[in-house]
Amino acid sequence: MKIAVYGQYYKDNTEDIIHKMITVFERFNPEVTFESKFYNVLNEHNLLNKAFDTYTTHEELDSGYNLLICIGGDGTMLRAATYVRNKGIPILGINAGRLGFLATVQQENIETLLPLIFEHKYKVSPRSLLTLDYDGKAEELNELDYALNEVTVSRKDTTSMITIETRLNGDYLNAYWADGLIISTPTGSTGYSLSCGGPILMPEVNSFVITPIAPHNLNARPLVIQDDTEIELIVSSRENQHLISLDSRIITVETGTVLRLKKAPFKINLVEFPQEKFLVTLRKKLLWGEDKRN
Ligand SMILES: NC(=O)c1ccc[n+]([C@@H]2O[C@H](COP(=O)([O-])OP(=O)(O)OC[C@H]3O[C@@H](n4cnc5c(N)ncnc54)[C@H](O)[C@@H]3O)[C@@H](O)[C@H]2O)c1
Ligand SMILES: Nc1ncnc2c1ncn2[C@@H]1O[C@H](COP(=O)(O)OP(=O)(O)OP(=O)(O)O)[C@@H](O)[C@H]1O
Repeated sequence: MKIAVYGQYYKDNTEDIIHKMITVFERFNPEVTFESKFYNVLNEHNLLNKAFDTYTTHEELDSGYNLLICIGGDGTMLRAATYVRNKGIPILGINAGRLGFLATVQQENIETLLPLIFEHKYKVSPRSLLTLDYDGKAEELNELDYALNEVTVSRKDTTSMITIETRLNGDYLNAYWADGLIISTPTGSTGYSLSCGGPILMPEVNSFVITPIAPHNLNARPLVIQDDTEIELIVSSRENQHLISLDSRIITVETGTVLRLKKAPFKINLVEFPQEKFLVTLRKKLLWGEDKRN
């Protein structure tokens, strides 16, 4: 089995996580490759007992890998997805962060859950993504023009609201008068969209959500649409520019640019164990289970 490991930070709990992971590797003997910067940090702290191969760019990972283990929080998971891209490599997240909604394996469960990978006792949850296109697309987007959570348009250098003219498959929907607009995937529905009053979608439904950020059209509400819809957005503003974010990445575009969004032609596969299914995560991490009446 070929496994890639990805992480961004070294913190107090990294040692314990790496130790537990390596102990499992020693039992099953996979071929393991570490992301080079993370590898160097781990070596600086003497956390690895032998040398491993490393990778630096996404090109060095191919679909021959059976798994990418991501050590971190949700931000690190989103970044890990930029290495996997369309290669179909399942991503398993070990939560070293705070919420870890996408990184479902908790530190204390590494030794029980990680072996299940080698015993093929896991499921893969395919997650849809959004792609963004527009004429004269920024260079940084040509390479990486998709989002696992959401694409957001928002105001820049102004306190005044922006207007977001929105069309679905060419049909006029609305001109949102708001701080911004979120187009969220099912995966992203528990992120920014949720904070703005959007609904939670089950991870594998064929839908996206359009959620306005602080709309001044008081009757504008989050809208669930089919995920084969082509979405067109045009922002107008007092400023000449506005922001677009794709997950954690942000760029600036000229106001009036016609933005075209649609479902990406590939999915990101997240590893799911029976013990850590989405509904369990909802109850645990969004604290639904904390209501004492349950
Ligand atoms: N007001 C908000 O809720 C808000 C604002 C901006 C961005 N975000 C989210 O943060 C993401 C980027 O992450 P970052 O680490 O760069 O920013 P960050 O450091 O501000 O972290 C954002 C928080 O959102 C959580 N989160 C991210 N994706 C999630 C998901 N799919 N389900 C549940 N929770 C999720 C993370 O656990 C973290 O606690 C964006 O894609 C967006 O969804 C949320
Ligand atoms: N490899 C790691 N080892 C130890 N701690 C880590 C590691 N990666 C991340 N963390 C901790 O998690 C924090 C958040 O990580 P990250 O940016 O990946 O997630 P996030 O988007 O903030 O989401 P979350 O709420 O899930 O933490 C970091 O500041 C750090 O404290």
